[in-house]
Amino acid sequence: MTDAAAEPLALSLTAAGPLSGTVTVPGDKSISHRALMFGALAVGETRIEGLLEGEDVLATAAALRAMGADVTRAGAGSWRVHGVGVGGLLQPRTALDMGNSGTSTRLLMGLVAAHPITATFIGDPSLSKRPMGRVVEPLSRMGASFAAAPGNRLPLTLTGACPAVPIRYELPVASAQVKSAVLLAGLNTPGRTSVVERVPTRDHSERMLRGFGATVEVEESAEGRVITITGEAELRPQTITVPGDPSSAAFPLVAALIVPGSRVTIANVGLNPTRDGLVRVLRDMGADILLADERIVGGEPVADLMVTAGPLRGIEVPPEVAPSMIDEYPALFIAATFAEGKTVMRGLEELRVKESDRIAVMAAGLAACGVGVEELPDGLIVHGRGGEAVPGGATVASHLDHRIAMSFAVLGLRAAAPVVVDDARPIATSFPDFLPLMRRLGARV
Ligand SMILES: O=C(O)C1=C[C@@H](OP(=O)(O)O)[C@@H](O)[C@H](O)C1
Ligand SMILES: C=C(OP(=O)(O)O)C(=O)O
Repeated sequence: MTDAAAEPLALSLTAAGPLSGTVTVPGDKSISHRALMFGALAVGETRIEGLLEGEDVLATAAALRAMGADVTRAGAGSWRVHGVGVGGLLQPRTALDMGNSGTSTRLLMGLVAAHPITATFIGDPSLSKRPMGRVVEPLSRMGASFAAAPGNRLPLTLTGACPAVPIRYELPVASAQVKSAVLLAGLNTPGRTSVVERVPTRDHSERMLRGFGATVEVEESAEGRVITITGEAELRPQTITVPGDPSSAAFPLVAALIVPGSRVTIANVGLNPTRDGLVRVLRDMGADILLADERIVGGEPVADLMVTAGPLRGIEVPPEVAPSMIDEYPALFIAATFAEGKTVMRGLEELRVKESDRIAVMAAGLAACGVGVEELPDGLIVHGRGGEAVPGGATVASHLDHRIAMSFAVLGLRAAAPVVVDDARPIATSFPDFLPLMRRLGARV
């Protein structure tokens, strides 16, 4: 976890020339959380290769251990989980510290909700501001009970129901975390639990639950996708290879596009169609991104991205793509800064409830660096500078948000005067090797 007592770590990146080389980004965060959780519910040994060893995923591992699973590290990215079986989670003796991680919190709440146990969830100041009502609501309908800080925030104590009651739940927000929380509760609930999503969100839970042997049906209906899990499932242990995280790849990708003369290959990037929005949008903006060696890794489409710097043009980004690149918008805002003309990005209200209010924080930081921006209730308009560097010369607050810290670090690569990120420690939540990787491409730290 980001240690509040330790000193903040200021960071500034610069580029003396083009970026070049081949790098591999760390394992996908969403898939890593799920591999640990489903392994913890299977009886027998699940083997995971390429697990993201970032603080968020380590928080999930620690919580699963506290509830009785045997979770061990066999080597770099190589983990073993001996699960307790669906229904077998034990009551944790102390509060579960979720650190900075919304995914850990909401998905584990789903698991606890259908077990006869009580667990308290705590987190850092960023996570403690984030809305949990969106999972409290459906899980209450399933029979779980809650005591939470005002506004359904952490600290939050959840007592599960056993048996829980199956529901059919229409997602009021496009959220894979809420969808997954309900499906995970449904795993140990007699009968069929359904979630209806109007807009498709990342489908890693559905794919991986099937791989573990659960019955998950997906049907398209007039209301949207209906995902149904048949409860009291038995999960079989799996061997999982985690593909590289497209949300992490976004940073070296945008860096390569905006530093003139750069040619960079980012190997092994997950391109699940519910996650590949950034690549599609950047290509619409004229970005030169080639996909090489397209293949399937661990049941997910993967490719190497070959990126060449070049001009970008501002566009209106269709709001429907938002769920397929929700965590990549801060990086897209940086790319839009160097486009010709304005880029309009809307339908992004969810960005306001991430680790920080990513619309407000990015707008303020970009303005401080001399970029023309217009903040909208649900998005941002960036007035691109064409090929021209930004003035920079500002210190930007990262607000305990890894993606804000990495976005402004990348902006510094094309700034006339340094862009300083006040505290880079949050980067360790999702991308512990960000700085060595950027150095390898030629950035100066
Ligand atoms: O399910 C997941 O693994 C995630 C879903 C998204 O959150 P929401 O479900 O809140 O949109 C995303 O922002 C988060 O980083 C990871
Ligand atoms: C929103 C994010 O993660 P989480 O919700 O798990 O904190 C993120 O990684 O950008």
